[in-house]
Amino acid sequence: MVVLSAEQVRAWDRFTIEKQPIASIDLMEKAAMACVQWMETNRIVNQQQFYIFCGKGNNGGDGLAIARLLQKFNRPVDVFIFETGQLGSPDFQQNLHRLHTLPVTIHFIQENSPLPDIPESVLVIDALLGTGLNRPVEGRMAALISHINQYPNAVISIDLPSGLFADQSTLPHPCIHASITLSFQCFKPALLVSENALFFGIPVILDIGLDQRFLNSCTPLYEMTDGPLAKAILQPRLAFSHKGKFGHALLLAGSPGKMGAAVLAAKACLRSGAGLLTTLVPELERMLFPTAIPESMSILYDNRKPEEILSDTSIYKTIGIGPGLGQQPQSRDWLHHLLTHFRKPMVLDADALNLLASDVRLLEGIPPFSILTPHPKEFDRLNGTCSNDFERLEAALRMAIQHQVIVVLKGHRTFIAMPGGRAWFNTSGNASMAKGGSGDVLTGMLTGLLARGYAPEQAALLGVYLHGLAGEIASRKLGKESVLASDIIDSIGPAFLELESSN
Ligand SMILES: NC(=O)C1=CN([C@@H]2O[C@H](COP(=O)(O)OP(=O)(O)OC[C@H]3O[C@@H](n4cnc5c(N)ncnc54)[C@H](O)[C@@H]3O)[C@@H](O)[C@H]2O)[C@@H](O)CC1
Ligand SMILES: Nc1ncnc2c1ncn2[C@@H]1O[C@H](COP(=O)(O)OP(=O)(O)O)[C@@H](O)[C@H]1O
Ligand SMILES: [K+]
Repeated sequence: MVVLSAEQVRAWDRFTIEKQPIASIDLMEKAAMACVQWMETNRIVNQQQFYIFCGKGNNGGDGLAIARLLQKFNRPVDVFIFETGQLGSPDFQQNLHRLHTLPVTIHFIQENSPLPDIPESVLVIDALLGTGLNRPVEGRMAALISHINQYPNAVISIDLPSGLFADQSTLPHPCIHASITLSFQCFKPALLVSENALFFGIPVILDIGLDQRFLNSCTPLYEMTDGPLAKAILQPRLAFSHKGKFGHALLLAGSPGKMGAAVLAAKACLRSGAGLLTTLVPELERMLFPTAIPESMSILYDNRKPEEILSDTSIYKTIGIGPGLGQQPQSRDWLHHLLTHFRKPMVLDADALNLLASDVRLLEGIPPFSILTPHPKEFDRLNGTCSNDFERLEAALRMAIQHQVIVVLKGHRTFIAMPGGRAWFNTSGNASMAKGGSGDVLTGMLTGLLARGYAPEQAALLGVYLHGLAGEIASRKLGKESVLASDIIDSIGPAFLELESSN
């Protein structure tokens, strides 16, 4: 699925109207029908009374069409039109006309009229402003939005919560707090970033039949991963293969007191298909590590210089560096040593990124097509502080292009920025994964997939998607509160199986 800007969505509407062709008013009808159908399917039309707040643009036109279509459910519908003193858009006016003969109460919110109380039984439909928003909401409209927000009633926003900019930060301006947002045809970036979660609630994308040919000539702002994309990347494990065919990974992770991170990453690496794994283990931890994961070989390291311990890295297909590593001078020396001597794509996470942040010249030395997996704080340390999520997405893409690396900016909708300038939001995963250790598992998986022979961009897309899917599978069994990082590892196999058998 594509993620488009407000301008691109408007162009898609125009393209459909011209090329299908379809009259603009009929497209609005399709949009309203899709909303009402969704409400019917989800039993929202039962036992409710509706207050529909409408602006005078096409978003308000959607609201008026929805008011008419809701008539078949015999529920009381009140429409509140936010009066601007101007004529509404032609489709707004036509829908207002169509409503006049029906038993819908229409109120006009004038400059000085009191704002309506919203009784408990009311479901609010917000059709004040959509993609036509061209300035922050203020004045009377801001007062109406805060008025609606102060009630605990459920709010369904049409297309976008009113006041939300589709493709730039809305903070600190007023915006409707929707419970559900029914948006049309595709995601807009604003529905994918954490800073807007309170505004859009649960986002639902409804197909309103916009003409698919538009996408042949449109470069989407961003894209979204899904099962078919991940499945298309999967490679079979051939019958006559042997461990040497699936790559030897090296892992530099863990430090005294934080060896759990290394164990998690190591297990996840092998569960993702790597043929062989060697882990660099601090001498102090020589007893624990092999017991925790006998499948990994170990190289013990002490205070000697890294080159005295590991002079030849050429046998390794890739290296994963960072989980639980700590930022002591010894870790810095190892990172420096590996960055200097190993020139194939690697995975850098956690303390490897923190060490890079303290010496950004090291960034220049990262092998091209390496995968960096920062969470937002790690990213800001590396890049400099971003004042909002949109700035961070753009900065991640700039970093990917400038340094020719893949930046996996982790979160609920992990953002995968590619060196060529394309970027994906991931769609799998859930809040069960918001627990220490989940990121270590991702590092291990990405390292395993690179070792296994996947090209770096494919490894990033497949790894992030599978990691989320494994989290979902674990939470189906255990519930979202109780999933541990180890449970995500246990579900990597089932995630592969589920992906392989999906349509
Ligand atoms: N044919 C189409 O183009 C379709 C449009 N659709 C709906 O149309 C919407 C877009 O409609 P419009 O382009 O008319 O735009 P909107 O209805 O979102 O808003 C337009 C009006 O709001 C004013 N406005 C902008 N920012 C404001 C602010 N901060 N405070 C107060 N007023 C402000 C504008 O000056 C304009 O008069 C979509 O979000 C969607 O809901 C759907 O019906 C699908 C088909
Ligand atoms: N609410 C969520 N929804 C989906 N995925 C999540 C959520 N919270 C965390 N994750 C995933 O879990 C991982 C957490 O990584 P990170 O923040 O580095 O934590 P850790 O401390 O476990 O290393 C990331 O891959 C992230 O995408
Ligand atoms: K709206």
